[in-house]
Amino acid sequence: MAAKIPATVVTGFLGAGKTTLIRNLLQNAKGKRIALIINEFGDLGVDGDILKGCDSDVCAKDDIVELSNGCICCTVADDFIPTMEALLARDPQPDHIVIETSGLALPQPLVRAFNWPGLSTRVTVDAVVTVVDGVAVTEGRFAHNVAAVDAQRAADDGLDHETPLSELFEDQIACADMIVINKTDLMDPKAASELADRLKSEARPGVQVIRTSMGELPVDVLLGQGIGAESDLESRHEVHHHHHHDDDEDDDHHDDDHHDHDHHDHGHDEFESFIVERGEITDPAAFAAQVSDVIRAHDILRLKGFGSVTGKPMRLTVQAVGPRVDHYFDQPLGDAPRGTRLVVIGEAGLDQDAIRAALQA
Ligand SMILES: Nc1nc2c(ncn2[C@@H]2O[C@H](COP(=O)(O)OP(=O)(O)OP(=O)(O)O)[C@@H](O)[C@H]2O)c(=O)[nH]1
Repeated sequence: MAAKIPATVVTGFLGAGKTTLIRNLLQNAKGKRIALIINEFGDLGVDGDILKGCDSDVCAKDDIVELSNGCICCTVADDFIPTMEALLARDPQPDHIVIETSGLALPQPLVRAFNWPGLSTRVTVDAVVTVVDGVAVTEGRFAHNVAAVDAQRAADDGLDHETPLSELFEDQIACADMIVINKTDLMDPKAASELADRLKSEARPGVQVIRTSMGELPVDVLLGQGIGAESDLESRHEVHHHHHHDDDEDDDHHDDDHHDHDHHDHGHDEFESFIVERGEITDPAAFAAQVSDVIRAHDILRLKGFGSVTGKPMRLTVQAVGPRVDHYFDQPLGDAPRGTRLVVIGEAGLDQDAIRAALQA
């Protein structure tokens, strides 16, 4: 019987650098046939477009599958399993499968899906790689008060008083086989090394913590870890609690169906996303400053999209994580309509009308 095809799960909070890391991987994975499954929160397909735009024959458009019917960990049976089966039915089969989860996904239900009868004999989870935004974490954007959270945890096993952000972050750390602290170019080296120590102590024993910028890691470091995470789920405890009364995360961890229902729509009502359209941009730098002001005023977590700039033939990509806004021309617009489309993601309760007006100004 043929060896199982390895699959790497790339997880990490919104904007941590998953797409950047995967693009780097695809550009350097010469000769390996890599199939990619991407799942994005917010409906714009930005990540898929960015990856398809990378002009390398190893990332042919055919090898990229976008799952857009909601969060991958909540639609495992409906979307993920059939997609995997279709990939496995291809001839030739991929050498390796890379799955980019949405920034709000819990990795555990996805890893658990590899134990389903149709998949377990044919694929294995090579490793769960958790990408961390080193800047955001050191600035405390996920656990506003780490010490207070720790004290609460010591006093009380029910973690319901944590923010959805910190819960997700903990789940993503708890499931990791490798933690990549990204964006070290924006960090003081001492802060980066302290964060590495802290995450090592929070992760399962033996988990590698690697520092990088722009997700630049050698392909051999990322792929071929051979962990088989699906047979080691017990150690990847789930801390995420959501707010329905009938669930009990601490009961039988062996019951796959039960757990997949438990995670249905986990905490997604705590986040929201919407799309803002506007006309052409006249001055990219001024627009970036405007976006940054809007983000600060409304506590937006992530904003990204594409636009056109008056008189310019290239597409402008706008990407913001917290208050940091990147903008760059990435590819010719060609016949695409001119104008701007942005997806805005934040915790529930965003003032959509005010944000829309401020971005359209
Ligand atoms: N300075 C700096 N910027 C980075 C680094 N890695 C990624 N970025 C930027 O951060 C932004 C988000 O990066 P992505 O790779 O799209 O992050 P992601 O985790 O895929 O984001 P979502 O899919 O929205 O969750 C982009 O503007 C990247 O260019 C890094 O190491 N340093």
